[in-house]
This record gives sequence, structure tokens and C-alpha cells, in this order.
Amino acid sequence: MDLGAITKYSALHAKPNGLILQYGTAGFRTKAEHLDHVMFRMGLLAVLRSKQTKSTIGVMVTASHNPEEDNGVKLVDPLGEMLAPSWEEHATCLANAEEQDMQRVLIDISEKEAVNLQQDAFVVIGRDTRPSSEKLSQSVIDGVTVLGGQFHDYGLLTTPQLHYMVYCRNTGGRYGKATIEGYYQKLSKAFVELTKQASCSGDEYRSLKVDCANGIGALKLREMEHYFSQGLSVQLFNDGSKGKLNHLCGADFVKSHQKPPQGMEIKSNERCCSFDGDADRIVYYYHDADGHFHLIDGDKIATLISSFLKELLVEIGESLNIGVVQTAYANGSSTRYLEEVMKVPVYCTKTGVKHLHHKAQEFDIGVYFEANGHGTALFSTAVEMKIKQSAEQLEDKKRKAAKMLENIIDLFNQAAGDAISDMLVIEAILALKGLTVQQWDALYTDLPNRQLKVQVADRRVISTTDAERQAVTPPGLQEAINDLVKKYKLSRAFVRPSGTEDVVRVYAEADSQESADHLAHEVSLAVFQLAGGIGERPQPVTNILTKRIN
Ligand SMILES: CC(=O)N[C@H]1[C@@H](OP(=O)(O)O)O[C@H](CO)[C@@H](O)[C@@H]1O
Ligand SMILES: [Mg+2]
Repeated sequence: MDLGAITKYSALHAKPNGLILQYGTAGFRTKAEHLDHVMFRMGLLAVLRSKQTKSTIGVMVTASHNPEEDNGVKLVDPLGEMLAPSWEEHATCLANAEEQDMQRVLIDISEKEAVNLQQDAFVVIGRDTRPSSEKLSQSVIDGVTVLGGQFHDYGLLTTPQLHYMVYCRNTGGRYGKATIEGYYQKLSKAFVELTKQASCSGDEYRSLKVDCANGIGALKLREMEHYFSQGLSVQLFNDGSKGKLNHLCGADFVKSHQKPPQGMEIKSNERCCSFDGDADRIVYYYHDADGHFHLIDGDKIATLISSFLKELLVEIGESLNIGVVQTAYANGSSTRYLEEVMKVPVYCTKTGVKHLHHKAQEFDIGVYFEANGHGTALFSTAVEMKIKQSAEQLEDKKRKAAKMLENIIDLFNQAAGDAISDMLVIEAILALKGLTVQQWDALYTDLPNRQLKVQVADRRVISTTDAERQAVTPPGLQEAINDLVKKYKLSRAFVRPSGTEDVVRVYAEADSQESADHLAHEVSLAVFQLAGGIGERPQPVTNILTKRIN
């Protein structure tokens, strides 16, 4: 380690005085102008992690669904998964070290993690379309090179594409080719094969409207569309040619406001979907004949996918176990449907895909989705082997099902939730099952729900247990929530500190929208009173909605 060079270059990426940041649910995120030093330092950290794991490490510059002025960075571990928790702590230490302490922190990390500094390092970098991203990714590269690491800059990529690249590079090409072309070809081939098997479903020429949040998803989908145009025609909206990133559009907007994005004309019963700003989330929606908006979120996506996979397994006759992983935000109706109607075991983890991903790895087939549309399916090596054998040996019907499963496995991005890959999976399943968007939606009816945010002086006063469904501190809060929940039918509510924003999130569901709104408001007041609320007291939901419209 050339400590002199590190000090010299670090001064060119100086940390603003007093700025403290935390490696949160999805890495560091804040205003782009505060991130230069963090990028440089994450370049350094990626090199250390690469040396320690003797693998390629990824660095993605993005702030996903956050406003265009923000940015962020996260590291991607060898199998395309999120950075290990112990390294998240190192990341926080390094990002917050004052200039004069940098050398010591770097040495500390190297010693604690027994990093062999002589080992080669390789880092791959991707970035979204934010105006600040190019310069910030250059700062990552500065960090990588000053520690003697090699790198490949992929430039503009969706977040899941970068995860895919990392996974491919560390598995000797078995998962796929680590190029953008390789990604397009692998997914499109699987998709076209699958849709060829679909018997005509009435919907002769399949088309889909896609809101790309004015982000990277638009660029990449446009590049990719001719690869799969045999099976699906996509019409892109909010493609970045005029609107602002994530502004009044995108998956996060659609899910949280429960209304369609601006800039998209929707005719009744047309199938539409939205990506978020870095294209790792997707939600579907449509307008019914009466003009009512219907959202099909991550929970319903997980239901469609897991029921299809379960049916295929039955046809193949393999007794492989399948599990669905959700978070506390999953709609109660979805959990009930999965458990009681589909008889699929459902597990709940803490928010953040790393938790879901980890749990999903315990099954032969693990399907995980956050309600906001971030998720994928994971297949164990044993499954992949069994299916490959079945696809070659079994009788006709079984072989067909096994072939289908083989292609579905190829179509999923098993490194991370991926809007493009999930979209193709969903489109393939709808085509194969001959389902319309309304039929899919009708699997179950969502319980009315409401999410709110409460400002408190220090959100860390709230700690939780039971996958964030119960508050342990501050004292009395959980009892207050329990008493409020009792007042409503089919009700449930919980609170947790956000890992990406300085707020406490409140979630409530009940038998009617009015009840869900009241319950969410009352729980917000309890948080405000018992957990040190600051600023204006939480307003009733109707006031908030009126303000949003004006
Ligand atoms: C309720 C909700 O949607 N929370 C989101 C949000 O996390 P919070 O910790 O709730 O701020 O951002 C995460 C990263 O994108 C995402 O994984 C998660 O689902
Ligand atoms: Mg995202």
C-alpha cells in the first residue's frame, strides 16, 4: 500500500468537515455534491474486498428512485450479492474517517480482515444516468487505481446488470458472458424459447407499455428490444428524452401514490408497468373499464411466479421445496393467499433485499419480492442439475415442463432483482398461461393500506424485533400500537426506522381504506409522542393527500 500516494490523492477528494454518512439499506445515499470523497474511498475499499475474496468486486453509482440531485454508491460482492454486513461497517468507518485518519483506518481494515495486500484486485464499475454519476464514478476509479487495482468501467448500466457482470466474472462464464451483449442474448434467448411454447392466448400480438422513470432502464430496454421483439413489443414512456429522473413517474412513485405515472396514456385494460430509476424494481398496473386504477405490486408478482413454478414442478414430478420470502410490508392478503390457497410456505425477513436474498437461498427454489417490486427467484445448484437431466430424459409432457423451467431459470437474474428480467418472466408466464392482466390481478384482493413517514429527532430510538413487526423501544410504543390495531377489522400496523431516509416509516392495513388511513394516522401520532417527534404533528391522511394534489 503506497500510503503517500493515498494521502496525496485523498486530498483531491477531500471529505467535507463534520459530514457523517452511514452505509444503509442500499449503500450510501445523499446529495450528489457530498459524495466525492465517499466514491474515492469506496474505490479503495473495493480493492481491499477484491484482494480479500480473490474475486471481482462491483461498484455501482446510483441513488435508484431518489431525486435526480441525489446520488449513491454500493458495493457488489463476488456472487453478485450485496456487500457482507461486516464490510458495511468498514465502509461506514472509511467514509467517515477524517483525512489524517484515513491511513490508519485502511490498515485496520486490512489487518482485521487479513487482506493479503500482494494479491491482485479487480473492480467493475457501473453508473446510472444522473448528471453527477459520470464524475463520481471517475472518483471511484481514482480510488481503485491509487491502491493498484485493475478495473473495467462498464459506463451506463442498470444496477442489476452490474450485479450480473460480477456474478458472471466470478463463475468463469458459467452463469453467462460478462458483457452487455451477453446479458441481452442470455435473457432474450430464454424469453423467445418460452414464448414460442405459448399457445395462442387471444392476445395475438403481445404488447406492453413501460414507464422507464426517465432513467437508465429506457436506454437499456431500447438497446435490448430488438433481441426479443418476436415475443413482445414494448412501448417506452418517460424515456429520459424530456422529463426529470423519477419525477412523477417510476415504480416508487406509482407504488407509493397508488396512481399511474405522468407522461403515459393508458387505455382501459392495457397492461402497463413501471421501472424505478436504476431498473431494479418493477410494478404492473392497468385501468379497468370504469377507469379505476389497479396496482399489481411485488406481492402479486411473487404470487404469479411462485404459482407458475409450483405447477411446473408438479408436472415434472420432482419433489423440490419452494418458499416465498416477503417483508412486513407484504399485503396481508398476499400472505394469506400464498399460505392458505397455494400452500406455499412464506417467510418474513427484515426490509432490504440482502435479507430476503439470504433467506431465499435456503430453498431449492426461493422466490423473494419486496412489496415495492424488488425481487427475483433463486434456484439451487441441485435444482439446476435435476432439471437439466429431466429436460433430456423424461416423457414428452415432463420434458416440455422441464425445458420451460430451464428457460425460466435462465431468464431470471439470480444475482439481484431486475426490472427487465422480471418483466420478461412475467410476460412469458402470462403468455404461457393465457392470463390477462385482470385475471392475474383477480388472484386475490389487496387489503387497503397506507404508508406514512414521521420525523423524529433520532430515529435510532426505535428498535424492532420479529422481522421489524414489533417495536421493542421506546417503551410503551408497541402497547400503544396494539391498542390502536384492536379498534379496526383485519388490521395490522408496524413502525420501523428507515434505512435510506431520516424518517420513521409507519405501515397500516385494514378492511377499508378509511380505516387503514385512520390507523396509520393514529400510529403516526403515537410515534410522534413516544419517539421524540419534531416539526409539525402528523396530519390526518386526507390533509396529506389534498396537499399532494395541490
Ligand atoms: C418500505 C420500503 O419500500 N422500503 C425500501 C427502502 O428502504 P427503507 O429502509 O424503508 O428506507 O429502500 C430500500 C432500498 O431501495 C428498499 O429495499 C426498501 O424496500
Ligand atoms: Mg432501485
